[in-house]
Amino acid sequence: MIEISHLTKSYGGVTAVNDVSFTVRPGIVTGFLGPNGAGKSTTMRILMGLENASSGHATVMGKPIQEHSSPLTTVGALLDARSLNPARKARQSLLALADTHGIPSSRVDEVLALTGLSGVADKRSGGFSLGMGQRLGIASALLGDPQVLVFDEPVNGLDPEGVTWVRHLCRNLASEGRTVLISSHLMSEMAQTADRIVVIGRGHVLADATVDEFIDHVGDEHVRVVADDAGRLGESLARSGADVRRIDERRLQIRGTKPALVGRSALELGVALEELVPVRPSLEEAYLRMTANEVQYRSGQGLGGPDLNGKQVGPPQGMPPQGQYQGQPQGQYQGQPQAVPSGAPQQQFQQNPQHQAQQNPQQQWAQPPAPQGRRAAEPGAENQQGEGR
Ligand SMILES: Nc1ncnc2c1ncn2[C@@H]1O[C@H](COP(=O)(O)OP(=O)(O)OP(=O)(O)O)[C@@H](O)[C@H]1O
Repeated sequence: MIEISHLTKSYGGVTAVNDVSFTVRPGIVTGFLGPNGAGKSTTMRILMGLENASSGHATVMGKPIQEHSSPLTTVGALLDARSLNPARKARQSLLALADTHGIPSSRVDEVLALTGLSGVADKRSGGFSLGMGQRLGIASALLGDPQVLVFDEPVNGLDPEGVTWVRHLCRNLASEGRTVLISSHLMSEMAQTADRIVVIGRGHVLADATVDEFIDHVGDEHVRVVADDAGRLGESLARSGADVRRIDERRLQIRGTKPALVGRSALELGVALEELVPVRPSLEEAYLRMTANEVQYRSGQGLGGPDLNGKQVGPPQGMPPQGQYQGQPQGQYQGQPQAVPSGAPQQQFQQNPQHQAQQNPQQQWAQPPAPQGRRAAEPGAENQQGEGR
């Protein structure tokens, strides 16, 4: 179990971590997500006793790491793969670590085999590729067979086979009842690896929930319809409380209702459907929606630019252009197909602050304070409308 309680860390004028609290439970994999500079590594470094907190606490199995008599057998961490002496051979580094922590040397060969490094065990780690260095860092984290694992960007530099291996490793460690905290920018990977996620932005916890809860609350789930009489269907659905946007003569986007209800309405109205598609966003899409305004380092213009993996992307789906906020009541029907500038998103979404309220003790949603110099949503403009997708 890891407990982070009201943790704050300031470096001069920079508050890297600001009153962060969350719990990482055993038996599941918890993903730690956030844009560059959000405060993930700082939190992990404080947890591992490599930095002191300005205030608050970070504990492993009930106490700070410094108070454990045998830290390496309590918690294993990969924080910086280059922290091992590059002049030493991989096996030598691990043997030295084992020796100073009272771990039998036979365990060194076990973790070398486990991480696929047996064949290069007698090579200097300074000559290792980034991926091999990551594997060696993971080997040192596993050396003490600890109950708690903390991995900061473990898949960084790994090839696809290595990424899959880390996923299986984390899932296996969790299935043995261990506590696993892992940070990554690879959202598709985190969607497959993590059971819960903690999202942090500019030092604040933005969400603490299961992956499904996160997508349900933050993602822009909707129903896409192509119908021969989209106008009549859209008006009827809006009258029953759905949020309907007419894309063109035949296409609708509908939020706030189920596909089956849309199909039933169409049947009752005698409207023929060509398409009825439930659109559920990915973890990456939901994450980009939540963190679009939390990105500290951004390339390109507006909300477009390289994503966290360096891929060129357009604006996050459903995000309005910055500074453009419009309230949008529920049950609204926008009957006229809208002229959409090319490249501009075409979508309406509602970011309901209630979604970010405490849902249950296990699930936390927070709206961080708007940073200085950035325009906050106007009072009464909580419902944001963007021309999207
Ligand atoms: N030693 C330091 N001195 C000054 N500022 C620091 C120091 N370490 C971190 N920071 C600042 O604290 C903030 C949080 O950094 P941190 O490395 O924790 O973010 P992160 O979420 O791990 O980012 P990334 O995904 O890029 O690794 C950043 O603004 C960073 O510049």
